[in-house]
Amino acid sequence: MSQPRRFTERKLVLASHNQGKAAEIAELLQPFDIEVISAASLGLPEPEETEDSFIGNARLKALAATRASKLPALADDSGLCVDALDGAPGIFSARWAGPSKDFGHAMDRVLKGIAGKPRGAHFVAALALAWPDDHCEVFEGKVYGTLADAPRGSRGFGYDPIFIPDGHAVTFGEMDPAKKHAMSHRAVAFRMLVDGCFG
Ligand SMILES: O=c1nc[nH]c2c1ncn2[C@H]1C[C@H](O)[C@@H](COP(=O)(O)OP(=O)(O)OP(=O)(O)O)O1
Ligand SMILES: [Mg+2]
Repeated sequence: MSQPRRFTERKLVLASHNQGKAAEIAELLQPFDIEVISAASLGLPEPEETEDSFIGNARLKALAATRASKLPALADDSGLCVDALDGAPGIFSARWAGPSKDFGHAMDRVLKGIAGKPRGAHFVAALALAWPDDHCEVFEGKVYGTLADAPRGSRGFGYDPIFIPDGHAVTFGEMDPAKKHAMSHRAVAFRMLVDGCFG
């Protein structure tokens, strides 16, 4: 396999319309001397996520943003995969919350769906970095855990209040954000991106 392309530019577009996620990625990018431009500030549209994998959708979002902005673009496609639901909501994690982004409802649907069943789950994040010539590098990270009986904590975003990472007693919603950022699916994918493209 060939080596990933190095990122030697000074600027990139953060191709996410999710505030919580964009804040986490901006924080992960903090140690690098990169000007981060939000998709919202450029008025970029939110592409329809038509692929059937995290990697496919991450690629699609990064390529849409780099084509529209003519700048390198970083996109994230992520979600919660629940063992007892055969991997659902998976790539449909955002869609389970509906247009009003009601994650209380989405978490309730997950917890009702696994009542009396095993509580294993994992988060997946695919990070795609694309350049204006359509070259794209993608990295995928995971974190394993179990689901709480009810949502706990108001930190983080999305499904964080029901996810307890293995080896810990608190949910991502209760955890110090710096601790989540050191161990999350997104942090794992980001370390691979740094090793591959920023090293
Ligand atoms: O660390 C996380 N903690 C809690 N929940 C999470 C996390 N990571 C992904 N998730 C859930 C919620 C999110 O809404 C969905 C991703 O869906 P996904 O399509 O990748 O993102 P999105 O539609 O919210 O924003 P965008 O596509 O513009 O980046 O999975
Ligand atoms: Mg999305």
